[in-house]
Amino acid sequence: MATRMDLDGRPIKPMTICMIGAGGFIGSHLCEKLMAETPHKVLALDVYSDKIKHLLEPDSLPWAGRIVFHRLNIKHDSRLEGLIKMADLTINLAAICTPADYNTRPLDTIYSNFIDALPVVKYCSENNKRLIHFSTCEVYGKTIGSFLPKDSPLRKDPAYYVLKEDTSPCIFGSIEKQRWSYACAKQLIERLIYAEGAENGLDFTIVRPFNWIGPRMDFIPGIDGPSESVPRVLACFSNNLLRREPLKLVDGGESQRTFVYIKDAIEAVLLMIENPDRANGHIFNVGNPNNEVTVRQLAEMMTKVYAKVSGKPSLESPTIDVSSKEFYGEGYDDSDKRIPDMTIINRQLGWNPKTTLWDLLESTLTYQHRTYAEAIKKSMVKPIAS
Ligand SMILES: NC(=O)c1ccc[n+]([C@@H]2O[C@H](COP(=O)([O-])OP(=O)(O)OC[C@H]3O[C@@H](n4cnc5c(N)ncnc54)[C@H](O)[C@@H]3O)[C@@H](O)[C@H]2O)c1
Ligand SMILES: O=c1ccn([C@@H]2O[C@H](COP(=O)(O)OP(=O)(O)O[C@H]3OC[C@@H](O)[C@H](O)[C@H]3O)[C@@H](O)[C@H]2O)c(=O)[nH]1
Repeated sequence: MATRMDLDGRPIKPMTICMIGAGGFIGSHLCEKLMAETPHKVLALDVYSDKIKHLLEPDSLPWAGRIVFHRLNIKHDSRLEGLIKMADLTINLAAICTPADYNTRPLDTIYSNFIDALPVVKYCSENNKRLIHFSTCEVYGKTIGSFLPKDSPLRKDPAYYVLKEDTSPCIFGSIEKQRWSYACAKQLIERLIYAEGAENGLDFTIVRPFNWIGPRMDFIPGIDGPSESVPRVLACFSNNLLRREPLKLVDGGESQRTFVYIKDAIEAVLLMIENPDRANGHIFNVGNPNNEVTVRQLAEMMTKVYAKVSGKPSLESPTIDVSSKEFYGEGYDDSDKRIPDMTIINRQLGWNPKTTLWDLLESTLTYQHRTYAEAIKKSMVKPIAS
């Protein structure tokens, strides 16, 4: 492998990375990228390894020995500090991060996103190790514009909705709206990391992903996850399409999101890993401001794309409205609109997303169809009554 150069033309030294939550959606793509394109070593920590099994076995893989899986729960495992000490850099991805959990399991959500991350920050700070911590775009909460009268012309002014790392406020709902338990826990861990940087010199980077989507995201209920659980929207809609059910639009599907392809976003993370001088001390939005849709538009686009990749016509009524109370239960609330400002990541790392929403849905739904269509068909065949 040719020596890799950083953005300032200096050779990059191979490093050891302690990746916590490496078995999840983002972790699996990051491990894949690091194995295929870099000489870095990965200590992969998670409770699950299904999504990175293809990188761990067989022993004959070209990167054998550069990735080692450690099955552990960071809530209670004394090996954590030793693994952080062995590495040059720690990346923390571990979290409960599906909205269906925020209002129904708020304690687990807060513990996972704040309390469980505390030892990671402490060990990095005490041992002078660099930390890349995964936060979320949810820390912005609602836009300022959402509080203006519906007919106010200011709602169209980007100053009232574009989300900037260094100036936008964090606007959450009331405490009984437990949806915000996740965002609030993530905000507090960001503040703690920032304070460790300011008071104790911790070298940190905070990442705020804006709806990264792609293959291996979450699970398909009843196939590779519990049938009663609710994953994030990509997997919910994929599940509906695979089962030929209408896609459920929560509260009319009016909320807006910007979606970025996981492979574009992973490029940004690799730039952070390999350019510490440019990434340390920064908080980065990572998203695609050009891929904005309402959830209703997302449903319509996914329906069209899925008809194309599966070769089956879509349903006559492809969507159905459902109230948030019915779908998520009491205490749900929502972010109205999420457009990331890209100034800081552009300036520091020269990163820009590339993939359009149509293209990323086409490759993702092709993957979903290939991976799940047969299993769904089998699961839907009713056993013959005796
Ligand atoms: N995917 C997105 O668009 C998105 C958006 C915003 C923020 N994020 C953040 O990025 C990070 C990764 O998200 P993801 O989409 O890959 O989610 P994911 O659920 O697929 O991955 C998280 C991984 O962490 C592991 N984990 C959780 N608790 C653990 C523990 N106590 N010990 C060991 N492992 C544990 C899980 O098993 C899982 O494999 C999270 O911090 C999430 O909040 C993701
Ligand atoms: O079947 C569904 C699922 C979801 N939705 C809606 O689709 C939108 C997106 O829902 P997602 O489940 O993808 O989650 P959100 O975008 O609200 O939050 C996510 O944002 C960033 C991360 O921190 C987390 O991964 C998650 O909190 C919401 O408005 C939700 O109400 C539907 O209308 N129907």
